[in-house]
Amino acid sequence: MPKTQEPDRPALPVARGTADAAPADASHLHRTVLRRMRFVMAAICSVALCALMAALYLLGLMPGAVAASGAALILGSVLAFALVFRWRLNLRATDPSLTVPMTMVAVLCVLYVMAGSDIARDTFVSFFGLVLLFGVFRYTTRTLLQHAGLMLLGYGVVIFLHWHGRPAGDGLLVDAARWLTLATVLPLFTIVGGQIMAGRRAAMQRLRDSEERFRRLTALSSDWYWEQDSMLRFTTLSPGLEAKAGIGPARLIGRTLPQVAQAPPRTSWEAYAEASAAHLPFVNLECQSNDDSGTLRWLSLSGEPLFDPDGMFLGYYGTGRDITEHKQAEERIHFQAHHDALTGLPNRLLLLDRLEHAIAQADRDGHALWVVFVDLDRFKRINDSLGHKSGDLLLQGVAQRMQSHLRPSDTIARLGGDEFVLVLSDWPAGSLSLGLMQQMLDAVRAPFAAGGNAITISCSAGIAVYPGDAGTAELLVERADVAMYRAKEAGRNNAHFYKAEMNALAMRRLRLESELRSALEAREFVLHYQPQMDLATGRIVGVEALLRWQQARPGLTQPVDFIGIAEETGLIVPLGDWVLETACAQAVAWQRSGSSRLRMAVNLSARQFAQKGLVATISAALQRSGLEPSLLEIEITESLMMADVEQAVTTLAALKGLGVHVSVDDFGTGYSSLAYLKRFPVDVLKIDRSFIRDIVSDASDAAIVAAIISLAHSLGLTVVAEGVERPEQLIYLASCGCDTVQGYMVSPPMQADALDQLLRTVPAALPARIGAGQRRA
Ligand SMILES: Nc1nc2c(ncn2[C@@H]2O[C@H](COP(=O)(O)O[C@H]3[C@@H](O)[C@H](n4cnc5c(=O)[nH]c(N)nc54)O[C@@H]3COP(=O)(O)O)[C@@H](O)[C@H]2O)c(=O)[nH]1
Repeated sequence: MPKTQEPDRPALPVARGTADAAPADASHLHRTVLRRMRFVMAAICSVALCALMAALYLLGLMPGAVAASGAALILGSVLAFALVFRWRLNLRATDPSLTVPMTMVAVLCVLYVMAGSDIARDTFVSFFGLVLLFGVFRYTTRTLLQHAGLMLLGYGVVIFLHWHGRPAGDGLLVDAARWLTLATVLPLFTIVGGQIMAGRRAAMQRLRDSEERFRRLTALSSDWYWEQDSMLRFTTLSPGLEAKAGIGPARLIGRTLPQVAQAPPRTSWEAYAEASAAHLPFVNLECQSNDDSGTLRWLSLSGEPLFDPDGMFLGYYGTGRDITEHKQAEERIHFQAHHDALTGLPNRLLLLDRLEHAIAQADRDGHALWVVFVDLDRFKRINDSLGHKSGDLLLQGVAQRMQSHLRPSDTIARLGGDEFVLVLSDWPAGSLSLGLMQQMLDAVRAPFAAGGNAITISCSAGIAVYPGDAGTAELLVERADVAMYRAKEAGRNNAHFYKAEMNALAMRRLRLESELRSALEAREFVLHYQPQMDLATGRIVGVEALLRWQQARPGLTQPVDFIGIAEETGLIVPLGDWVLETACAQAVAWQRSGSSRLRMAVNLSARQFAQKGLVATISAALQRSGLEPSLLEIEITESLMMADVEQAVTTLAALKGLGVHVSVDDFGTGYSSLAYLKRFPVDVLKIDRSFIRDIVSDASDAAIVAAIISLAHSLGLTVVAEGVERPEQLIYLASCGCDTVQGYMVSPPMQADALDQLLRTVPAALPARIGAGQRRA
């Protein structure tokens, strides 16, 4: 592992203890260092030369004046160059290192000294060589040859001067021989030196290229480079760390990883400590560290151990990466996978996970926990009538209200649609109660402002208690769901505890649901028909089609036992279509067999009524059967119409447009407003049998029935009284002017054949039965 940088090498794109300069600054720094180095080397040579001259003078080999003036010349030129460097004048030259001028000045100085001396030429020749030698580290072959040529020329000048100063001396011949030797050797020497230089420059260039590639790669890559010493302290960090993760190297240099970062939540440094103690490589080690602005960032490091040739551990080197965004995306995905997008509440997956933890905690602490299944009452109707946006706002509001009644340790989850599950754990013993649940339900029931509407919605809740009701998370939720159904059946807007027998009921429901699905295909449904008698004439004027489920076992099932589930599961739609088709076909069949023209009343459920293609379906049934529209009567309950008045008015108007009759079923039992009644395009009011039952004994019922009949007549509607079982009821109804009656007194619902039989005998039979009844009364 490199500890220091070579002085003449371009700086690596790494920081050593301080923040790095930009790459351009690094290369500028590199050149400045080179220039200084050269100047210092030239100055050392010059000082060495002065020292040598002083020694020659002391040994008596050089005249004092020559030595002094030579030394002054050399030191003066070094000083001049120093000033040139100091004021950066060299930067204006094409060769800012000034190697060539310095060499030239050095040669001139030597020539000057030689000109004033007559001994020790070899020494001076050596100086030429020395000067050239330094040049080897800088010059090309060509420049070396030029300088060698200049030197030889200078030497030639010296010989010439000596020739004239001291002619005919032996020394001149020796000088000439030396000159010739130099003239032969120097070119060779310079060529070799130039080659060495060229090789060295090429090697340097390759190194620079490689480092430049490394620098570019690290600049492009999202990774950064790092090195650690044998004590696992950071020694080297590439600029990427600061640029990409906002962490200045000063914070890391000299420190170990655990000193500057922390292990991710719920983990430790154990694995890293083991790998680094064993000098093993590690990959994608994740940790967290604050950046310089204090923001917590995620880092991922991979490292390789570094050993010297003797196998001695030197430290680690490796790469690092800022994975904060990746981690944040991962967290977002994790959140989305575990939470409901609309409310931000935990979803089923997270609920079950939390519930399992709560169960484990309850086991440890020995306390109970509640799982509460909450379902909004009639949410679908609100969603369909006010739109999904209002429905969404409502769900968010409900979630907030429930949450405000919980403790921070509780969980509230949304399973989808209008279903929520609460996990109440860690409540003080005895503090959980049904009253508390009711308080929460009441809070939910306060009006909401959603999309400009004030909406009121209630909810039903089922409670399963751990450990009494179930031992696993799944089963607890299931049982709370069963209890919630019980709460719905018991009239909604209340909370019920799970009881073991509910499970049997729920199982029955499940079985029923799957049996219902196959019953349609197996043609197990039949229609029974109940006659409606005109009170004035005693004639059968219509029938109501009533659905029955005929199975081999248990036999005939009444609609009250399966219509609700068919409605919940949506099966009522195909089932209702079948009823419509069959009833219309039967009415036409009776007409064709010679029976009178009976009006056929068919019940519509809420789901059917909300179907977009309802009018088209009825029209198609009429066309296929050939039934006259006025002979079809659609029965819609009063509460169904009041659920969404505007929608009901539109649909009823469309039905009226077809020419069919519309009757209001169970009239008097709902929240109907008389003001609304005149807006509905209906033909018939069917008084609910709960008013008829005590009509003779209860003065209020009698008054209500009389008022309904009078009101209906004043609105131009006809009245059918349901559930007429006794003659005295019939007599009272007749006295109030009721138009039509339906009930066991006239006939119970019966199969088509039986009714056909009855119709053939009725003109005589019915008035006789009624007459007998009247007599009994
Ligand atoms: N959406 C659909 N709903 C349907 C269909 N077929 C029936 N129903 C609805 O089921 C409810 C129960 O119907 P059912 O058990 O057939 O009871 C009807 C009569 O048997 C009963 N009735 C008639 N006369 C008397 C009587 O004198 N006493 C007495 N205790 N009961 C009597 O009343 C039911 C008819 O009521 P209504 O529909 O309100 O006129 C019932 O609500 C049906 O609407 C179907 O095809 N689709």
